[in-house]
Amino acid sequence: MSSLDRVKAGEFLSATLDMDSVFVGGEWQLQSGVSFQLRSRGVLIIEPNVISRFTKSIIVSAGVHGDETGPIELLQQLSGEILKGLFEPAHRLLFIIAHPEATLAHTRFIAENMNRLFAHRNEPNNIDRKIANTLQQEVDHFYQGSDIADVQDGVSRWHLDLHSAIRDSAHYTFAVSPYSAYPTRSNALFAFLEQAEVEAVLLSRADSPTFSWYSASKYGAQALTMELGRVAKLGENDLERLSAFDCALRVLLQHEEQPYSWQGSKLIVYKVTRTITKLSDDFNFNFPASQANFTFFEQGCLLGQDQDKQYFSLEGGEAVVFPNPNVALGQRACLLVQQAAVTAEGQIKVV
Ligand SMILES: O=C(O)CCC(=O)N[C@@H](CCC(=O)O)C(=O)O
Ligand SMILES: [Zn+2]
Repeated sequence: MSSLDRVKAGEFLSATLDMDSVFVGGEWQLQSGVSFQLRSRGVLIIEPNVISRFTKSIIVSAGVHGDETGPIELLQQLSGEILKGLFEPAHRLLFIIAHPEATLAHTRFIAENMNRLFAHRNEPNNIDRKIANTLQQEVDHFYQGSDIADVQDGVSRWHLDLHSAIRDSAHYTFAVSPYSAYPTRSNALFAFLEQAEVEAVLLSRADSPTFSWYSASKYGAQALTMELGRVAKLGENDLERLSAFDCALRVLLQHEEQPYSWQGSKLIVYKVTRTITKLSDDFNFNFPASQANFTFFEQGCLLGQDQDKQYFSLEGGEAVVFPNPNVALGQRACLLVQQAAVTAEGQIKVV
């Protein structure tokens, strides 16, 4: 069976990972009117029968880091049901299995961290850069086709970029809301997080070179990097623990209008106080590399050093997220966060 026929039969993941088959794209439609366009390896557009002013354009991407496979499995399940006509979306969808080479190699990336390659188009001199460039073009193409719903109260474009965390975490699921000059923190987005039982959200306050930032900063998308559990091998993920997320995603995709609103209850909100960048090979932390995400440090603790620079936790204390002393020079070694309160539309409340 050709890789295109395998996608048509619902096997989006295995067809994407089959590097022995030459990629063949194509367009087709189900009897229900749901149509598909396989644009490049791992890039699938799905369009509903009817486009109305309520139609959102929603990107769901997984595998930007090749070894973060739980979300890839979720995306395979959902795309399989849509491709077989068992689940009918109400919105335009762009499903992406982002980095098949890294997934096959069971690694985060091949030459460099692809989730740091979305600040601009890259010189295409390695596989990660080539894929990042392709994904930028695919996002441009997809959102530029979303003009009908463009202006409907600013929430017509969404991008959920699904990841899983490398280390232990005080929050099993959490999300990073990238900085954008556009209003990308709608009540609808917070309601979705609540519905998905995501435990926490981090509000970034500066530009970052990530995939979700690309959609938020360039297209005003309601965009999130979502951390869904822990890294595990394909086939070994405990998807049961992600069932609330899976249900909320299905509701988001299936209903023209969100059937729930933000209650402002359980979701813990953090603001990013600082991004610590690795400046030299002498960079290190004063805690083990395996330190759990959201470990809290009281004010004045020495968190790490980089040559003659020392990093102390700020007034009110700070919690550390994604600590990684082994990143490339000039890249983020960790985020530091503090709990924050938000008003409607995700604005940080100043207290
Ligand atoms: O667990 C970790 O240390 C990394 C998990 C991960 O890949 N996180 C993303 C977050 C992106 C963002 O800040 O929006 C990343 O580091 O790329
Ligand atoms: Zn990741």
